[in-house]
Amino acid sequence: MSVPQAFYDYIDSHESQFIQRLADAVAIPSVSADAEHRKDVIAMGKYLQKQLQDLGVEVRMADVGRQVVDGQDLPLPPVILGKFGSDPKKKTVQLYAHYDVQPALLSDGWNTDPFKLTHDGQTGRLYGRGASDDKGPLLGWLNVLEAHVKGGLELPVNLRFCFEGMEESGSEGLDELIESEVGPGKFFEGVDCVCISDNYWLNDRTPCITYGLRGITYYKLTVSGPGRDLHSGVFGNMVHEPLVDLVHLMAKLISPQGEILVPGIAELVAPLTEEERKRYDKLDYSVQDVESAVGAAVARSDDKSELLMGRMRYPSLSLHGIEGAFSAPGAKTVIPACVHGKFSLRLVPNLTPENVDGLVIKYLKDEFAKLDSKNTLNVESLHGGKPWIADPNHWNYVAAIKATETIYKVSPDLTREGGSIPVTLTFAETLGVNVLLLPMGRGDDGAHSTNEKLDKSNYIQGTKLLGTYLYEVAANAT
Ligand SMILES: C[C@H](N)C(=O)N[C@@H](Cc1c[nH]cn1)C(=O)O
Ligand SMILES: [Zn+2]
Ligand SMILES: [Zn+2]
Repeated sequence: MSVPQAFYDYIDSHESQFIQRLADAVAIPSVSADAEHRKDVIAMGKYLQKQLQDLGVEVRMADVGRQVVDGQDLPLPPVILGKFGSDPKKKTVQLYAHYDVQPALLSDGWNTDPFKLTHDGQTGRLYGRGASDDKGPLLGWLNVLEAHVKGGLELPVNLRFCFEGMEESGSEGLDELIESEVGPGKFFEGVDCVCISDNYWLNDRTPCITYGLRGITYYKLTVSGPGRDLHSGVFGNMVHEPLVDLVHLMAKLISPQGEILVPGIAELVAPLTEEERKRYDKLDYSVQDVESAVGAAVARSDDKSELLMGRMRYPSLSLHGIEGAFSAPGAKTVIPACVHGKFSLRLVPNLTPENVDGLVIKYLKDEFAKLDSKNTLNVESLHGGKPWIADPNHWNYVAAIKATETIYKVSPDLTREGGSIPVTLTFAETLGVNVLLLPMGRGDDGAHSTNEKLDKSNYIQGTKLLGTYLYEVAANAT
């Protein structure tokens, strides 16, 4: 079945309604990391439930339990499981996306309200938290479905939806749900392949298809000592200061040149072959791309392949922040009594949270002992996920490559992504099918950053790409 022109015409003639759909979704501040916003994440789930039901999807809102965050007992947002079509002659495509977003405050440096979609008519950019990660791509699937249902077109495949509200905070409860729904008569029965749209092109011009992700392991270090915050003029130079200990420890994790200082990690990384290195040389990327995406000339190397390997095939360690330290404007002369340092490691084959956590925790404890401090240290691993790599020669990838060529008239780059989507490996291992990442947005979208955006053309062409991919699955699957 070839793609009907009526599908593309429907998308073009409903552009403004689709942008409004994105605006409605961005307006719900579904920040999973913030207990105060948990009700908004749940509201976002209900909004999607109604949208899907209105389009004829059989929806189940799966309860995945509760979670304790900083002493608060909170409900986890539901995982939305949806079914559309059960024709045994058609392939069944499992779609995954997430409806939660990263935190965003105007005061972080946004030029516009992060939860009000702002269309810059000159550049065609749609600014708002979640526009690219991951509300735009999620709604792309609804747009595709609407074009078929309301346009009177038959979908070439059966669809299964799995939309979660905790991806940015460790995907709590999702693995267990998936594992419990595999088998005869269960939700995932009959799935032939998985498609996830939750990543980005390498640059701002060449589409890509992604066959690998890094894993992650995220830590919280707590240093405490005094029973309360202290006056630095009264107690400075009299007591061991928790923030001094913490800053010393965090500086022991990584060098300014990016070298991970935890012993044993580098030795675990799969060795680079000459053949693999050539793959990075071929990708359409430059130092200029990284510098324009980050907004400054701060690239660590002037060799594009070194930069790409740093993101795709080597681990990285990033320091994220310190909770409990004085951070307001002004000059408060305080010695904070208890501080929490946050950092994470991105994992590549053969690193897993299981074989890395022990190395990190032992190293931090040994380094803390060397400080000879009377404060106490606690190290916690908050969440983790393994790295994932798929077979890019599978028909699922052939379908995505053909669809990209149809929409963008170029061959996509085949990439590995530096970010993490822990459920990817769970789908691959528990369903035993090929998993594909088909991005909608560009490398300069600013996911997780200030002024996140999705180009209108990527939203509209991306919606066409997702739909075209379904037709190519129907044509290429074996
Ligand atoms: C790649 C995906 N769009 C994404 O942003 N994933 C997050 C997942 C995560 C893990 N811990 C917190 N968030 C990421 O890679 O940071
Ligand atoms: Zn994200
Ligand atoms: Zn995402």
